[in-house]
Amino acid sequence: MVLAEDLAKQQRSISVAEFFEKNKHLLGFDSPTRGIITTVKEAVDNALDACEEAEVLPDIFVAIRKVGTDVYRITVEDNGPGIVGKNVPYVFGKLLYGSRFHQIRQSRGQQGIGISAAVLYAQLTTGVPALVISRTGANAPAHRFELMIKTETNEPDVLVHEEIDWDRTHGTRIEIEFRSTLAAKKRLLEYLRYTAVVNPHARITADIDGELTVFERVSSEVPPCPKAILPHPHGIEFGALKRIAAVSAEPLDEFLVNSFSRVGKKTAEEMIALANLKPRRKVKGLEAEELKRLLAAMQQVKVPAPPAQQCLSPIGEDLIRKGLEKEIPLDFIKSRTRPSTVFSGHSFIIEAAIGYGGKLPAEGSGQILRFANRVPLLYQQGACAITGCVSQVNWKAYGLSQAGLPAGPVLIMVHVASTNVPFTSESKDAIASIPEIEREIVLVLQELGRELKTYLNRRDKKKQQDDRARAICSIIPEIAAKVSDIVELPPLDTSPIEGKIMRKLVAKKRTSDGTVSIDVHNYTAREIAFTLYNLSRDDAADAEPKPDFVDAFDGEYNKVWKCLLAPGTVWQVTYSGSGDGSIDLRGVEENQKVVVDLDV
Ligand SMILES: Nc1ncnc2c1ncn2[C@@H]1O[C@H](COP(=O)(O)OP(=O)(O)OP(=O)(O)O)[C@@H](O)[C@H]1O
Repeated sequence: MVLAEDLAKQQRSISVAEFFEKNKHLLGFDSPTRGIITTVKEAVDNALDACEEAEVLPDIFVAIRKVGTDVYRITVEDNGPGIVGKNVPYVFGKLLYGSRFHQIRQSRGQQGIGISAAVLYAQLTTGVPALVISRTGANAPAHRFELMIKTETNEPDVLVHEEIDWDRTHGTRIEIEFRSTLAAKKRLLEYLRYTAVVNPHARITADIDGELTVFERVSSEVPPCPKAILPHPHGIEFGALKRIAAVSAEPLDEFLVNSFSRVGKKTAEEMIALANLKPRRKVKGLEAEELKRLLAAMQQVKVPAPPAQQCLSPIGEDLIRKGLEKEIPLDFIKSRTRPSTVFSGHSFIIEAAIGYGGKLPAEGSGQILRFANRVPLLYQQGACAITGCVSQVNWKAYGLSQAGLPAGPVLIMVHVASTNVPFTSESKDAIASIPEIEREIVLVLQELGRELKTYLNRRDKKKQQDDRARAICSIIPEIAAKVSDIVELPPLDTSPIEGKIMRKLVAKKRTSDGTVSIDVHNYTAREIAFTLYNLSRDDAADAEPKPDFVDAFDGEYNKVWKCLLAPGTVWQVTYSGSGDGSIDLRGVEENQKVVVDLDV
């Protein structure tokens, strides 16, 4: 039998760095492929957080370059406020060191582990130190560090520290090298694309192995940085109450008002009376039993919800729509931002969107996009409360087929914004099943489902009308020919009649700048040509003599169409099977030939 003394010889404390070196999967470094995504994610999240705090429009550069067999260098550079020189080694070289852990407000980072875990992973796989450059302003020098983490002590190991010239006045650049593959390139671009969707004010430029992709911003407004708030009396636990009480010099009534959000004098008095304590008792001297009574009273007394406007930063319905439309062509999209709610004293807001049609795949399950505090969640979809809620909704009632998840060309986006997102683990992949959050998600999805149903019904009705119109159009020329036979007159030109019917059939959008766009996927070439003809007549409403429709088709209907706008003005529309289906008719002058590519 092993003696306690023998065991004692082996017993020693474990540093947090040692722990995470062994349990890398807990932080999202389970495989080298995933390691690249997690590193980029941690660095980009930090860059966005820092820009938000400094209230600057983020301009983030991400590069991944192969620098040796299986070795990739990951670079992320931001235009944020920078990090003061003396703190750089701790930010990147010490796990559980950060600025957000103790703050109650929405932020991407929470734990102070993310970027230092990437440094740890890099030194584990290549032994190459991380390179960091940071500058805090035009009057400050740029600091350049090469550093690692002393795993046994979880302390930074600075190999090089120098002041250098850097062309940025403020910002941070990190370069990390580790052994990996670029197998996850598609997923990485997906992460950046969806990050751009939920951060519409950010510009992200990615150079992945020489291939440049720019995710341009759709908004130039910096979202206000969420402000930290005091803890809510309904969200505090015994240990935390004991800790803050132990360092307070205040009497109970003042302590409650000054240490908790939404507690005024009256509410404090009510709590103290309910706990059967004296208002002027110093909280520091309270016994454990008294603190327990106080806690129970704090949770029993009704207190308004925490001030969500201050501490949360929802994206907003308009920007969600714009962000999604920019990245994914859709026929229909609706978004909703729910009012703020609370779980265990933590504020949260659910935002969601539903998209349909466009370029979404018609077969298989719909696409689910999950986000938490403006960060896309890419892994563990099945374990996430968002997915659970999506499956829980009866999508058949809203016109979709369903096998657990809704099926068909549908996209569902859900964003959980909270002062404390309840993740299932430190790798922040999935949201835990919290009934209050799930209830809000289901409600917003049902609301959007109803909108989708209205759209689908309308679409089906229009399709019926369109089919009828098409049937009529197809027999009009025959009827005209028969009639001209009977009355022995030259054949009648039926195109204006057909044109009138098509005009209703083909849905067109015309923006204020004059761009006409027709979703050419839904119509035949003949229908599009007739519509163009009608548009040309609209545009020439004041022209005299009235425009004529000449030589509309080349006989095959899908090669060349010509529309005569006014005498001498020819618009020629050529089908070449490419382009985005937009037809720009601005600035067309007389005698000018316009050639448009239609993606049919
Ligand atoms: N690019 C940056 N610009 C300015 N400050 C930064 C930057 N990157 C990191 N920081 C600072 O370093 C701290 C630690 O970052 P780290 O990624 O380790 O943790 P975090 O983002 O706070 O939390 P999490 O572990 O949940 O990601 C941050 O809290 C922030 O104060």
